[in-house]
Amino acid sequence: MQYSISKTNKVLEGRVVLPSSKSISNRVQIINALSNSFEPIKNLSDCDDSRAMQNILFSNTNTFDVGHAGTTMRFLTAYLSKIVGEWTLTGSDRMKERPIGVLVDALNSLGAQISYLEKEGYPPLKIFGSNITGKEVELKGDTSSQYISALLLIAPTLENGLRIKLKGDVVSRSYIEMTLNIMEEFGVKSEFKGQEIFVAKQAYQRIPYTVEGDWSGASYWWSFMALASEGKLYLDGLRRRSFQGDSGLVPVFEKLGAKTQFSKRGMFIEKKESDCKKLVYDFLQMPDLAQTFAVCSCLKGIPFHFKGLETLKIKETDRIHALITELGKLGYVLHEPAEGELAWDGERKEEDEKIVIETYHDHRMAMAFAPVAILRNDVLIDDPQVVKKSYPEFWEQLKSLNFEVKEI
Ligand SMILES: O=C(O)C1=C[C@@H](OP(=O)(O)O)[C@@H](O)[C@H](O)C1
Ligand SMILES: C=C(OP(=O)(O)O)C(=O)O
Repeated sequence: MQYSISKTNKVLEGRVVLPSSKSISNRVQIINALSNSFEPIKNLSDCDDSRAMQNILFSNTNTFDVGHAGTTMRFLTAYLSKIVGEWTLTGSDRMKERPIGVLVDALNSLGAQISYLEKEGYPPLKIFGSNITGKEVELKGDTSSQYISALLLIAPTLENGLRIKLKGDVVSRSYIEMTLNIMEEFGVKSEFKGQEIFVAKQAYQRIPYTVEGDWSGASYWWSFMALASEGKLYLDGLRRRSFQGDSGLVPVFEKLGAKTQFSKRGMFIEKKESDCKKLVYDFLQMPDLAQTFAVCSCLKGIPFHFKGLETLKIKETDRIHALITELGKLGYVLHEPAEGELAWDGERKEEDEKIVIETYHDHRMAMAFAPVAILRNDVLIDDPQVVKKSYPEFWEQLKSLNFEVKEI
């Protein structure tokens, strides 16, 4: 199935209630499970990744399929390794290509019993849950922060607490900080200094929790606004001071042509002129926004040089390859100046005669390209329902802002 999206004018006005954060939802669900808490989680995300976590935590079988959900896979690997029983944890075909060896090695060195059912270093996993007694672990920080968050979430429940020593560069550090901040909201203290994190054994408090809106999902509305001719949108559900690193998008979009005004419950975003000649930015703390900004910059004709994209090749798809290919269809010639970098110098080529944007089972490909509809109505988005991974209401909300979304 494909969607054709169009709008009769370039004015963007209205209100959007943002989806809740899947990253926060999955952390809070694990914390509640670890502390046997039945306190309510308000505004829990209803996206696929969060539902996968919920279904598995409340299931009474021992074989679980996480689908495409990275955090669900990684957090449950750590969680199940300390729950007595024999568990099988698998996922989609793509999940079987996303590495997990660093986390499995770390857990096994602490006393867990995890083995691979197919390819060494990748899901599916066989987990014999038992008591984990180790108290110190060293692991590489340059592949995915989710391995570190997974260890941190179980850390206060281990007999001896946990000291984590990170080796090498640490990617997506903002997500590690998000984990520690959420743990603190549940009463757990930690120390994060340089390359070392320490969490002593302590109890999570059982508290009701309200999940914040999702800054990553919100980014697409800034992109729409930066491309609109005029407009004002009210975004409901975000906090100004957020644990989500993606809240760092505000000053970057200010450069691209969308300004932000904070209010008590949410914020207004408004169109502003941009005189940006080139966008140079390091996305190491906001990896999920690289697609939003790459598409928006090209459509605005603003050349860019992005760094800090080392993790993009092992996400829902190889996002570097996907961006080069799909923006190529629109006539933008992107290149990779070095590992972890992506650039557009302004070079154009003839665009495809019929443009169908492939989404590669990646929700962010669909949502990052949707703002094209502000400028033209002849671009089709393939497999648009991929958005359910993080933002099930995305297309309906677009319709409520007077976009026509037609199934082809
Ligand atoms: O911990 C999290 O909630 C996430 C961490 C990031 O992954 P990496 O640490 O693998 O970059 C991010 O891309 C993902 O969408 C969510
Ligand atoms: C990378 C993402 O998710 P995950 O790694 O949790 O599958 C994402 O949502 O962009």
